[in-house]
Amino acid sequence: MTLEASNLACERGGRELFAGLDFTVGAGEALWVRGPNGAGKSSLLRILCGLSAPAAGELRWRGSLVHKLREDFRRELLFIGHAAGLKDELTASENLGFAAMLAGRPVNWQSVADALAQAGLSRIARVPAGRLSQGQRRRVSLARLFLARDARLIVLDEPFAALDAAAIEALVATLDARLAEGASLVFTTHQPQTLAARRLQSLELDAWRPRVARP
Ligand SMILES: Nc1ncnc2c1ncn2[C@@H]1O[C@H](COP(=O)(O)OP(=O)(O)OP(=O)(O)O)[C@@H](O)[C@H]1O
Repeated sequence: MTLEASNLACERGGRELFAGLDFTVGAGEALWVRGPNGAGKSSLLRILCGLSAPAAGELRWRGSLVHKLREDFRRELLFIGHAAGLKDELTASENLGFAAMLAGRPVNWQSVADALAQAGLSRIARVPAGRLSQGQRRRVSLARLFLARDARLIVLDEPFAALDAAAIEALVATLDARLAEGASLVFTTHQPQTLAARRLQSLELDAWRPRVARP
């Protein structure tokens, strides 16, 4: 199970954000995408998920071009974007359940309740998202990790933002467990982190000279 990028390039608003990106993320491996605001981290993550097309280059998941993959890839992928993506009028539970259903995952309300419990969010399960704090909203969207236990490619944009120390620790433990089970992880964060990935690569987008290195 491998994500392979070769000579990947991205343009936004007529400007080249990066070009010539090459990297491979295998089972149990993690890629930390770094760089200043506006460097193109979120844009790269969207390309990795097949949500937008690269300006050049190729992206393959398990040997097949990502833009040609459909349902199978969606089932193997878990993407949690940097905006919590919650509907204010729906409860935490409804938000979590509907997000999983929209992503094509078969869920039932018991599994949603279990996921919220694992995320330590049972107390707020029936609270409308509009009444939650930023950190609580973040934790509700991250609870999708517990609904997508079988995700093979986990892509997280700023997952640690707005989380308190205990929530960060719990998230790191969850991600380490997924990596140990053989998932591949690509994530961005501006915060130092301590994942125990078998292989953790760091990709620095510095606008013009992207490079991959061990941190
Ligand atoms: N749909 C779009 N149309 C035009 N320009 C865009 C679009 N989306 C993003 N951009 C531009 O692309 C650049 C990179 O944006 P991106 O969100 O990928 O950066 P980032 O590295 O994730 O930044 P941050 O650390 O602030 O989250 C920015 O200059 C942004 O204005």
